[in-house]
Amino acid sequence: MSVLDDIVAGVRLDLARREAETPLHELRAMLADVAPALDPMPHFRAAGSSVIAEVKRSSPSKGHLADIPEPADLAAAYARGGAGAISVLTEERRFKGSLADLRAVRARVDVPILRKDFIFSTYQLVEARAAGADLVLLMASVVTDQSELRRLHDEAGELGLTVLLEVHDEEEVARAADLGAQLVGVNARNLKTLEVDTSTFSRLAPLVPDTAVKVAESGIFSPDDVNGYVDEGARVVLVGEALVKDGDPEQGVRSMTGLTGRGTGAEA
Ligand SMILES: O=P(O)(O)OC[C@@H](O)[C@@H](O)c1c[nH]c2ccccc12
Repeated sequence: MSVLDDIVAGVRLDLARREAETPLHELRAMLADVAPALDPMPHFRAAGSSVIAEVKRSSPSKGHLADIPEPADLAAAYARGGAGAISVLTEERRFKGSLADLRAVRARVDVPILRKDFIFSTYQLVEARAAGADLVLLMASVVTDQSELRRLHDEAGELGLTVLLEVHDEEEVARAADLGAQLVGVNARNLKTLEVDTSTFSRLAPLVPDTAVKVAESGIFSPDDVNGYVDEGARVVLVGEALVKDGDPEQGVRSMTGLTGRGTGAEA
């Protein structure tokens, strides 16, 4: 079993417990009381790099990263630093996140929020919106059936959610293009082996249609890393570890925001 299979198996068990507690129709009824989803795309399409700053306590590759007793405090710092969106890991077993973290962040910030989880069902989408999320992650490596991926992608749209479609190889990029995904994330980390290959973005980005906003994900630590990705066509970077370990996360986000690349040829 790959790491990814193992994570998804755990997510299925936790999901079954929540589904038994709160049936889908009850969750849907809650949507009436939730403010409409925020649209992150104008910020993402504006000039200069935009940061999706992540609330992440732990990961299967690195283990414990940071305690984060108050996710809302961290998120507020990200928002002050100018984050275009805030990603909240809600997977419980390996990333030590929760929907309660997402709700706490929602109560504090008015920046778009991404539910970062291993999503494969309608229930998880409705749950995301009911908790106040504006975006959801859909991973082509988790939803391997293309018609199922299309169904979830369309359903997210009907709920007002923006989809971040995550890909890691050429075949997955083709699937994202086929769906007309507007926000495509290239994960430098292979979730089957947990290895980071920083050349993944430069290899795959040219294959992503230019109508989509391209997001570089994982292993980004410095403004210089961000500038490199901007030169390769990224408008958005998704950063977790570097920011949760930064003593000044507000400044950390600010230093990565609004960058326009290394300026190759622009010096003259
Ligand atoms: O902590 P990093 O290396 O900055 O990575 C953040 C983010 O890209 C990573 O958490 C991530 C990207 N795609 C995912 C899918 C599931 C869980 C986690 C992820």
